Amino acid sequence: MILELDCGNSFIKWRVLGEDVGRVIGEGVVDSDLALLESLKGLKGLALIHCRLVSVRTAEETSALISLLTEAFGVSVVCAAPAREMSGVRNGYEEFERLGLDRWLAMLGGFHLASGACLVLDFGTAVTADFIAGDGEHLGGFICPGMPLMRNQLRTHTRRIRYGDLAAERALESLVPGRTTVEAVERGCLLMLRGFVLTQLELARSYWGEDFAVFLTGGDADLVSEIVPEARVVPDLVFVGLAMACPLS
Ligand SMILES: Nc1ncnc2c1ncn2[C@@H]1O[C@H](COP(=O)(O)OP(=O)(O)O)[C@@H](O)[C@H]1O
Ligand SMILES: CC(C)(COP(=O)(O)O)[C@@H](O)C(=O)NCCC(=O)O
Ligand SMILES: [K+]
Repeated sequence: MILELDCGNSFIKWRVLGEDVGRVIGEGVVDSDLALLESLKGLKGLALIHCRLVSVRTAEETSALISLLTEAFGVSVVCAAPAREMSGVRNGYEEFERLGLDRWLAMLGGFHLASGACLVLDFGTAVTADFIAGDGEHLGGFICPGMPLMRNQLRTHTRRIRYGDLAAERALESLVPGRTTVEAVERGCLLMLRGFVLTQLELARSYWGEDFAVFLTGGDADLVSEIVPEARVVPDLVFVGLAMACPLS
C-alpha cells in the first residue's frame, strides 16, 4: 500500500492507495501529525510499503513528520522536490525552487489532464492561480489570502468582529447584503474570492480565447465552483501531480 500526503499550511490531506494502483483504501484531512498517525492506525489491515509526500511546511516540520512515519510504519518516504521542467511543464519562476511545491504538482496534474493550456486555481489557506500555456510554459501566477486568512484577519484586527464557525457556515447560505456581522464578513470575503476568480478567467481568455481548461482544487474549491460551471473540480489534483513527480518504480 502507498501512503500519499499533501502537507499544506493548515491541514494534512492523506490517502492510502492499494497495490492495484488507483484503488483508494482510506483518505482524510487532519490538522496535526498526531491526528494523522491516529487516523492511519485506525485503518484495518494497513500494510504500508511506500510513502510519497509534498509539503509547503518548513524543512524541520517536514522531517519531523517523516521521522514519525518511518518509526510508526517502517515505510520509505519520498518527498516531491522542485524542478525546472517535468512532464512537459516548464516552471516559470525566476528561481524555480521558490515556487510552492503544491502549486507545482497541481500544475503538473492539470497540464496532464488538460493536455493543453490551463488555469489552475487552488483554494487553501492561501489562494493561488497558475497559468500554463498549451506548450507547457508556466507563465506565472498569483497568491492571495484564502477564506480562512481573510476572515481571521478581520477577527484579529478589529474589536467588534467575533463569531463562531457554525454561524459562519450558515451565513453563506445566501449572498445578499448581510444584516448581521457574520453575514457581512463571510459574504464579503466570499465575494472577494469570487471576484479574484473572475479576474483570473478574464486573463486566461485574453491569452487563450476559450481554448483552455480550468481546474479548481483545495479545501474551499466548492465555494467558487458555481461561478465557473466549465471548470473541473479536482480535489486530488495535487495527488495526481505527486504520482507523476514521485513514481514508485
Ligand atoms: N474536511 C475538511 N477539513 C478541514 N478543512 C476543510 C475540509 N473540507 C474543506 N475544508 C476547507 O478547506 C480549507 C483549507 O484548505 P486546504 O486546501 O486543506 O488548505 P491548506 O492546503 O492550506 O492546508 C479550510 O478553510 C476549510 O474551509
Ligand atoms: C502559496 C502557498 C503559501 C500556498 O499554500 P497553501 O495555501 O496550499 O497552504 C505555498 O504554495 C507556498 O508557500 N509557496 C511558496 C511561495 C511561492 O509559491 O511563491
Ligand atoms: K494546498
